[in-house]
Amino acid sequence: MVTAHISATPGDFAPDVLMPGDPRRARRIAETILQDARLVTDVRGIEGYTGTYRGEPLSVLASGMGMPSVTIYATELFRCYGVRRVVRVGTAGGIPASVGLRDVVVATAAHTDSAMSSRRIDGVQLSHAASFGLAAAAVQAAGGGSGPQVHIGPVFTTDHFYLERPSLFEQLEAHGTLAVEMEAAGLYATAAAEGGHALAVLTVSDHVRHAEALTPAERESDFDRAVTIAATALITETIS
Ligand SMILES: O=P(O)(O)O[C@H]1O[C@H](CO)[C@@H](O)[C@H]1O
Ligand SMILES: O=c1cc[nH]c(=O)[nH]1
Repeated sequence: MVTAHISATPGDFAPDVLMPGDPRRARRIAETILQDARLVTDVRGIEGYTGTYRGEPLSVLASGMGMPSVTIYATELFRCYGVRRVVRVGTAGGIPASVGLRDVVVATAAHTDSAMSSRRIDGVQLSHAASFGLAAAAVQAAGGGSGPQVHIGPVFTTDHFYLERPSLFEQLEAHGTLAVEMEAAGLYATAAAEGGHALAVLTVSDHVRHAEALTPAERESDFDRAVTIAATALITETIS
């Protein structure tokens, strides 16, 4: 069986998937943390790999950018490939000054301006929340480690990467929002709709208040802490 966007067969994917936006980051994660990684799909250049991490089966699949793209891949994984848990390992823009470049954000919830969300259930504004067990396991995995600071709280998922809206970010900050990115709300909504579990662990690559930012190469490589937290959360959280 293949789906419209994934060319694997059932059993090619592990029940747990790490999901960066960038296909090159997916390959790098497979090369650096998976044992015996094999390529299981590359439709449209969206690469997926399956191997093991600390002895447990684990897959990596890129999501591409934005809510429509992550919703396609997450739906096919949960619905057709037996996947139970997806943890996004992406980049994000920091919103408050306290969230610095290279810090990590565990996204417990995701606000969104995307029409995709309002169209799921007519007349209802859904709450897009991370799976509690995964978030708790990630917070535990983050504790005590050295390296970048880890922040825990809501993020903002937007359809626009380039949009000058300083007052929007001021209001989001006033509501405790830590970072901006483009997929978490779509992933959380899809997990809820498909009976799966999801979380986003984000590396801060830009900041809405200043021009300092990671280079494209750093966006591909400087996310080891987030990947370790995400993979450890998958190993330590037990689901029935
Ligand atoms: O680095 P990734 O995981 O792609 O995430 C962020 O980077 C992209 C924008 O540059 C968007 O997909 C955004 O969510
Ligand atoms: O969506 C994103 C990702 C990284 N940085 C941003 O400012 N926005």
